[in-house]
Amino acid sequence: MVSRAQKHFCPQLSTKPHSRTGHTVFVTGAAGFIGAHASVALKRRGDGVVGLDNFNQYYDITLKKSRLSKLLDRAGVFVVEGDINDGVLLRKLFGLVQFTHVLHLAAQAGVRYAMVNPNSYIRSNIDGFVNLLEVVKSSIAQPAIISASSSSVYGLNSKVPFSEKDRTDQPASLYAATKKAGEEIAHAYNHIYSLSITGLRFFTVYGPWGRPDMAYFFFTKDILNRKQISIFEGPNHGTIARDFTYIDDIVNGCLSAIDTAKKSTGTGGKKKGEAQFRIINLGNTSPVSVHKLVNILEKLLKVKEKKVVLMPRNGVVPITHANISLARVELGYKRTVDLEMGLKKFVKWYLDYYDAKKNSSW
Ligand SMILES: NC(=O)c1ccc[n+]([C@@H]2O[C@H](COP(=O)([O-])OP(=O)(O)OC[C@H]3O[C@@H](n4cnc5c(N)ncnc54)[C@H](O)[C@@H]3O)[C@@H](O)[C@H]2O)c1
Ligand SMILES: O=C(O)[C@H]1O[C@H](OP(=O)(O)OP(=O)(O)OC[C@H]2O[C@@H](n3ccc(=O)[nH]c3=O)[C@H](O)[C@@H]2O)[C@H](O)[C@@H](O)[C@H]1O
Repeated sequence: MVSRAQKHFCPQLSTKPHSRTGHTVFVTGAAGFIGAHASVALKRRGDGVVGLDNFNQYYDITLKKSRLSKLLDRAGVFVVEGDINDGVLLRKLFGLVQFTHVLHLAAQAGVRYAMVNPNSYIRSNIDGFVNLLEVVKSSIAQPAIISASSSSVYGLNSKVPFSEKDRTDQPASLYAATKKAGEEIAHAYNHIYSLSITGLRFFTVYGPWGRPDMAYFFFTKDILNRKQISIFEGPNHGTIARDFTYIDDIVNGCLSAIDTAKKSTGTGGKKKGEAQFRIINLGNTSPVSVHKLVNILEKLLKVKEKKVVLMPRNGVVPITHANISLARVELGYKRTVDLEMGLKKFVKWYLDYYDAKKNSSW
């Protein structure tokens, strides 16, 4: 039963968000790049969805607000403004709605910002994650958790392609260290409390409504403004390459992970059993050098003058390359969009978005 106090809190939130599939998903980081796309895809196929985001200032907040008004509101996704560290808020939400799944995407992302503001990584990626797990553990329904990890956990491992069994104990950044810590913390909650948990290691995700702190996004801005671009060199002046993965493929992987997640076995006072724990790569299996990324963008933007400088960079992982065999078997995952096609879609969105903003038609 919903108490008067609970009704007062979040009046727009339905206690039974409409679900045609039997899934009711709590999406953290819903106003973020991946969270907005995933929430809309879940809602479109008939899942009940409630989002949460703290709308922090890590990057342009107007972009997060635009994702809210242009994607989430239009699809009918209700987003609560709040923090995963706010246990009182989370307990209220989990008391109001019986979630079947949590898609946990809220995090302090970005590899380089960890050298500027290390504590923000601890706060969101470790403290916030533990707080969320505590609430899930104590909730009646104990929803299955699908949580975002990162290709960065492979760190200094140089054996490619990266498979889930490879070593991940040599992170090259604090961001990677907190993502790896998240996987280990998830394992402990699975082991002790029989929570069902899937960790998805995403590989450099790009696409429309993307993150302005990522290279493909600010390179586009800099190329258009004829500004100089710095391409980092790897160890011994080597080339750096990334397994750039298109947003739609990542979203499909998240949805399949929800569909194949097993129930937590600690539920409802029953005897605890062995709950599911999985770690799965979601990548493109086709690494492309950063030089090639810049060349494709220049071609699409029709800007010829290249103004590139090479810059040595400590701690940069030379290459990422996903082995996606496990994702194929567990999730039926396949990558469908190559980098040229995906960047074409991104550039079209970028030009439309900033054009519309310039003309104040948004
Ligand atoms: N985009 C990529 O290339 C990539 C690659 C690997 C892993 N990941 C992971 O995927 C997830 C989503 O990444 P993204 O690219 O969409 O990033 P994003 O920054 O766009 O989205 C994260 C969202 O979480 C919110 N958030 C951050 N801390 C919060 C907190 N304490 N409480 C509530 N909300 C909070 C932010 O406001 C943001 O909207 C993250 O966990 C990230 O580490 C992303
Ligand atoms: O898969 C992940 O797990 C991660 O993906 C993403 O990290 P990265 O792969 O580092 O992406 P991104 O910053 O776009 O740099 C791309 C390339 O451009 C190079 N790079 C970058 C900046 C620059 O000025 N010059 C340059 O050469 C740089 O050396 C790199 O080779 C997410 O941000 C992160 O949240 C994380 O989850």
